[in-house]
Amino acid sequence: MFPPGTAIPDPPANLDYSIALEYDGPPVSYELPRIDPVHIPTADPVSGPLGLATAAVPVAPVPPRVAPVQRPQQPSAPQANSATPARDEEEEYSDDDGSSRSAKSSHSQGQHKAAARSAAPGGRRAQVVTFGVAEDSNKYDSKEFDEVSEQYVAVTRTEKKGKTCHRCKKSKWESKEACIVCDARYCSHCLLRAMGSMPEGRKCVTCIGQPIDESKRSKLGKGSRILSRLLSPLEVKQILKVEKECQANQLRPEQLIVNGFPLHDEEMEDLLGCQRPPGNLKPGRYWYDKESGLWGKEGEKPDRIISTNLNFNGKLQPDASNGTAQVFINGREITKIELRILKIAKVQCPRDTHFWVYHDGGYEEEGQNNIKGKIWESPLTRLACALVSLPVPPLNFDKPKEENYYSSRSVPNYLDHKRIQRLLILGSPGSGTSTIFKQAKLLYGSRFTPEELESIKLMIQSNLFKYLGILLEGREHFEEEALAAVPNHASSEDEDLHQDENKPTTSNSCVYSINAKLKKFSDWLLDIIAMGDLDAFFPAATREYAPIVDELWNDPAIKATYKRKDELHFLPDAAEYFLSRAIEVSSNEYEPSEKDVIYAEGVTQGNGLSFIDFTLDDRSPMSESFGDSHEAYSQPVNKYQLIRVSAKGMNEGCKWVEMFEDVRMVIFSVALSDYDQLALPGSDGSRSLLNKMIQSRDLFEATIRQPCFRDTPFVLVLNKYDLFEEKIGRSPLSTCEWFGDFCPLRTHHNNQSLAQQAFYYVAMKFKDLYAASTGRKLFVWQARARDRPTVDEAFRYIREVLRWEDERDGAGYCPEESFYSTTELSSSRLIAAAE
Ligand SMILES: Nc1nc2c(ncn2[C@@H]2O[C@H](COP(=O)(O)OP(=O)(O)OP(=O)(O)O)[C@@H](O)[C@H]2O)c(=O)[nH]1
Ligand SMILES: [Mg+2]
Repeated sequence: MFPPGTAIPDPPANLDYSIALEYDGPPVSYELPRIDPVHIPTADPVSGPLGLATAAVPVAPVPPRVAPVQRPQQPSAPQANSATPARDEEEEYSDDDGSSRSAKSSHSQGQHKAAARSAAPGGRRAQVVTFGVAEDSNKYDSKEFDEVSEQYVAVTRTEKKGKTCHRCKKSKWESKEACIVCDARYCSHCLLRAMGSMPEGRKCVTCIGQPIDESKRSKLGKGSRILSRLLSPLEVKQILKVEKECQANQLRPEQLIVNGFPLHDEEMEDLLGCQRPPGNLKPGRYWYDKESGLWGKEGEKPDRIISTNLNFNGKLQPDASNGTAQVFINGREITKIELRILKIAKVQCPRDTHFWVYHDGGYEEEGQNNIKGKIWESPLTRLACALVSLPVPPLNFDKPKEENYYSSRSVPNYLDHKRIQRLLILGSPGSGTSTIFKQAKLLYGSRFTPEELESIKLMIQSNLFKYLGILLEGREHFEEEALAAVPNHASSEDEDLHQDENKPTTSNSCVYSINAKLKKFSDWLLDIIAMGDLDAFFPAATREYAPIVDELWNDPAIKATYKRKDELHFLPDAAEYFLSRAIEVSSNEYEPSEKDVIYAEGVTQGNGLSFIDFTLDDRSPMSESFGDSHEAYSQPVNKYQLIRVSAKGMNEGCKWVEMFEDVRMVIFSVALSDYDQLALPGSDGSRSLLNKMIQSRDLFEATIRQPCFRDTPFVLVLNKYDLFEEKIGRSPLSTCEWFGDFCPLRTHHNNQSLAQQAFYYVAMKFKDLYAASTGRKLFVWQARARDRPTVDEAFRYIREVLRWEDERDGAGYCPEESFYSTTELSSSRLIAAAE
């Protein structure tokens, strides 16, 4: 690893390669030079005049797609043999005598082929060439191995991606970092060697200076777990910055064709420097309307309003967006959906009308010189645009250029790295981890900055539109499906609407029934929008919508169907919360309250990983309830870093865990109220629906068994106690098969005491499970994460547990035995007592 800015050292003398990238830009006007392809032997031995001896590059045999990692425990005859030719090659290629090299090379190719045949009779490419790879991992450190693998860097570009490190060929379940040019992936061990000082970001040393793989453009400058593990935050920041900003990684003007012409340098500069440059620009064909500032992909409806009066070479064509509405805006025939919006905006537009539309939405008929109104002025039109994904000019269009706050975010101060205790919070989807995270931020972290609030506001607003959009989209989707599946019902929507919902139905007719309602609802929604009766709309919408959502939520078949789109699982909250306030939320003056921030989905999502640093003030009443308050005053201030991995990130087969080897504690959150809920099945491929509590239990079990958490204490947060308490009376705990033997004492007949007993029982089940698997104690805390003080208490408890752990490690200290810290109490008490 070289410090940033250092010149890249010359590659080893024996490293020679060429790289071909497929060009998919616009056609070029000049003749392309042609070269006969060099034949790189894979399995067949090469001989004759075009063989290796005449090739300009010293070509190495192509290693198997996935180099086998051989473990010493499983020696077998063919493997032992195959290691020998590999050693030969290694020597051959360090040999300076070109001719003998090629001769030997062909020879060893022949050997490979023979070995391949014997090892893989079925015709699969055999694991033959091992390049001396690794009887044990120490081997990877040897210089010898480095040199060997480096030789193959140039010719193994097509190697199977993902699990295998491109350099050491080791196949490990750990995240890899990919080169943004050639997509070679490297493990943490090889990354810095393969990429050097990264003067252009994450590129192999050999790819520096090359244009990036366009499919990776959206990832430029985005955080990298593996880098953060290997380098200091400042170094990471620097690398990500150059990755995003360096010249070699920028889009080239000619990759953008606007109104039929490739851009020139200055045009590109104007575009990127304009008021609202298009986000996520990719190479391709676009259209631009200079008067209104509308911008879109060629053949598609407008995508964004960028800025007016940019001077590009090409002129906007009537068919730029493939419109068929027979109405024209600034010379472009608009699409049907735009026409619909014009109608909602009450713009009179008979066939063949030609309008001029200006950046603020002011419009006039061609040749009339009389502004008739502004298209996007009414909130109704704006809302309708949002629903059909059409752009509207931002109200602050004349304000200075937007800044992306994430990029201007400061890097936390890690100077005090040693004293920071890293806490990892995990849980299955919906267990409340992001709520707890946000509460912690509000409790102990810095407040949200105005920029953060602005971005959260946008997030909440876009959630709102997303929820409404789902209705419309879902409607079309299910309409098609349901009509196909239940033809008889196609004409009897009303009958279906009155079907008894409690009656078990087949999943299709159920889908149909809900779909019919959704369709009705969204038709009605569009009608009202078209009528402009916005005041009546939202209260009524909430009323109409809530029962539909409840139904969706309670019906496993629907849930499964929707889950496939991975969208509807948050609808109940959306309905209750967002719709009732949709008008307020969608207005530009809206400022999210703290409650909004806590309840909103997506605020902590980012790339699946978020963290905050905070300290916990010792002088709080809570700390006294856990023991020695004297000591508390003399303790140094504890710094913590809370890390949250999104449930989505975790679903990828626990790849992430190794990153967190050094965490001080794992906080595992479980939603108590999940005990009677069904969720999508896991990745095991079975189609049946799983109880969510069981799913959480399985995730918990898998997590505690991770070798890297062998010495890490766990705190279980049993969350959503409020919901649990509310429903325990009507929905028995034994609905969940894992809790089948729960028999509460029937001394009280109120929900509180029942919930309390049930909570203890659940806690015990987890404690027993934990003790059986690890032989250790599980610490349990109860929370209602929407209620901030309960989260505060949880963190103070967590801090106490950390202290107990420290002291136990040091001086055999054990905390006072209590329910929360002991495993002595067994769940059998609650079972036996009732019998
Ligand atoms: N009633 C109640 N709702 C809660 C509680 N904790 C969280 N929620 C809500 O439950 C929903 C899911 O909570 P999140 O914090 O987003 O859950 P998560 O663990 O981040 O799950 P994903 O977002 O799916 O990764 C949100 O709408 C929360 O507001 C609680 O204690 N009581
Ligand atoms: Mg969440």
